[in-house]
Amino acid sequence: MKIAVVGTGYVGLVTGTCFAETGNDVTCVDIDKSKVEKLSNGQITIYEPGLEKLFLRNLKEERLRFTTSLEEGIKDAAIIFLALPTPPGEDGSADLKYILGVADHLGKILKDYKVIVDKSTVPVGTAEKVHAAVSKNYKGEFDVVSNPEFLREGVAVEDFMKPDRVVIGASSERAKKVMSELYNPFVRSGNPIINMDVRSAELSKYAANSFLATKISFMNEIAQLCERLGADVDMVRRGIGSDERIGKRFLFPGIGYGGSCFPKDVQALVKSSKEVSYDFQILNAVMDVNERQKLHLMPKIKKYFKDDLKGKKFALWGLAFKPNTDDIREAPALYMIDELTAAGATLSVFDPEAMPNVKGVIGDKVEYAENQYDCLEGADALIIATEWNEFRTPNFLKMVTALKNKVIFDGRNLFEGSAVKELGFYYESVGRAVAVPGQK
Ligand SMILES: NC(=O)C1=CN([C@@H]2O[C@H](COP(=O)(O)OP(=O)(O)OC[C@H]3O[C@@H](n4cnc5c(N)ncnc54)[C@H](O)[C@@H]3O)[C@@H](O)[C@H]2O)C=CC1
Ligand SMILES: O=C(O)[C@H]1O[C@H](OP(=O)(O)OP(=O)(O)OC[C@H]2O[C@@H](n3ccc(=O)[nH]c3=O)[C@H](O)[C@@H]2O)[C@H](O)[C@@H](O)[C@@H]1O
Repeated sequence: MKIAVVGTGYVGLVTGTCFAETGNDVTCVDIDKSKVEKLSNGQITIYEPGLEKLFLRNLKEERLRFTTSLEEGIKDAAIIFLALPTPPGEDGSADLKYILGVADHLGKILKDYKVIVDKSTVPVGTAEKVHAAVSKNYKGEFDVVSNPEFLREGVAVEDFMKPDRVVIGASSERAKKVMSELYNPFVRSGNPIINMDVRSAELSKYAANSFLATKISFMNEIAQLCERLGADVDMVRRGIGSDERIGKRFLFPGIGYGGSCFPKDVQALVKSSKEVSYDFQILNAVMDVNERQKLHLMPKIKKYFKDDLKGKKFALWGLAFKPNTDDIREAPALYMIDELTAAGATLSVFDPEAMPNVKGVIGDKVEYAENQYDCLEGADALIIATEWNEFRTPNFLKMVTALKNKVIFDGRNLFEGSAVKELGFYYESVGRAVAVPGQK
């Protein structure tokens, strides 16, 4: 099938590559000339495990192409995916200017029937707005479908190729048939295509992200309680997660959720609710808890250093908003950097992938280390903000030699308190007892 993907960012590139991998002929369109040039020359523009191999194969076998011209991109396509940004506007609602701008342009260049698919995360009613924008100038037949994307960064290829489900909101049988044909190779493993009306499909995406964010904020509150009541959140997590109704996943407390989606999508659903005179109380609390959680380690650090952080040097492991990505959008680590530098401390930081992106945003506000051990040289304490695998089983002897003080503030609960205490570390984490060397 011939497919156009408009917007070649994270979702667009994964969508285009995976559809090419299943034998479709894909043209990706982006207004960013340098991105299109790089991609056309075989240079991948995002870090995503497993994607580059598929991308290069499909580029070489000419099932995947890139262009800046919308007209050229959609010429023979049966389906046009819109994988465009929907950033928060000033009031927190999703800004639809990219989607509606392209819809307007499509209206001027469509010549025959197409299925236009909202792949971006968009509020309920957007498909109708897209339909209206296209119809202004195009009087022929077309359909607008909602097909929200549920992939996670870091495991995006796996999520796309083997989805838990594919949600399709289509209002015509013709569009439903085209979409089912396209997605058939992905759902053979037994995971379903769930057909529904367009509005329900649009809301399913916000409901999914908001529910997951709620799970995380709930566990962060349980972690707060654990610290005050002398319980261990790891035990509580296991105690509740084995109940299938609750589930084991997404119960990990930490220093808050970040990334390009949870913060913006929870906020956008609250805003959409307000527009229909509904106060979504739980989600307001989810956002408040997350704001507080991002700085959960700060009072612990201040207390340890008796409120005097001036001139202290901190090592920071992890900058990306989560492991296996170079994405730093809404990363909790950036909030920690702001707080610590404002208090007069200096930082040496290390992240396996995200350092160039951080440097692009904050420049030389911090020192960028060559590796995780150089990062510790002469530091008064180590702070952990992202749970990269290489941080989980470090060489503790090297750490002891490099650090000035054997002190760790761990925002992702990577280590067993008792194990690091035996090595002489003072260790604070989230929702667990403080491990102090020499104390039972
Ligand atoms: N990043 C993620 O993991 C996920 C994102 N989403 C949703 O997918 C949508 C896209 O997100 P990302 O891929 O992260 O965005 P992104 O910001 O990485 O990429 C968007 C791309 O669209 C391009 N673009 C902007 N205007 C354009 C135009 N007029 N014509 C052609 N291209 C244009 C930009 O140059 C950029 O390359 C958002 O609604 C997001 O909420 C959904 C699931 C997962
Ligand atoms: O709409 C989107 O863009 C995507 O948003 C999330 O995916 P993503 O943002 O890539 O990352 P997640 O793995 O969900 O993690 C989000 C944040 O929650 C945090 N988190 C996650 C799980 C957990 O138990 N605890 C926790 O604090 C992570 O550290 C991270 O900061 C959803 O998981 C995807 O299904 C969705 O498609």
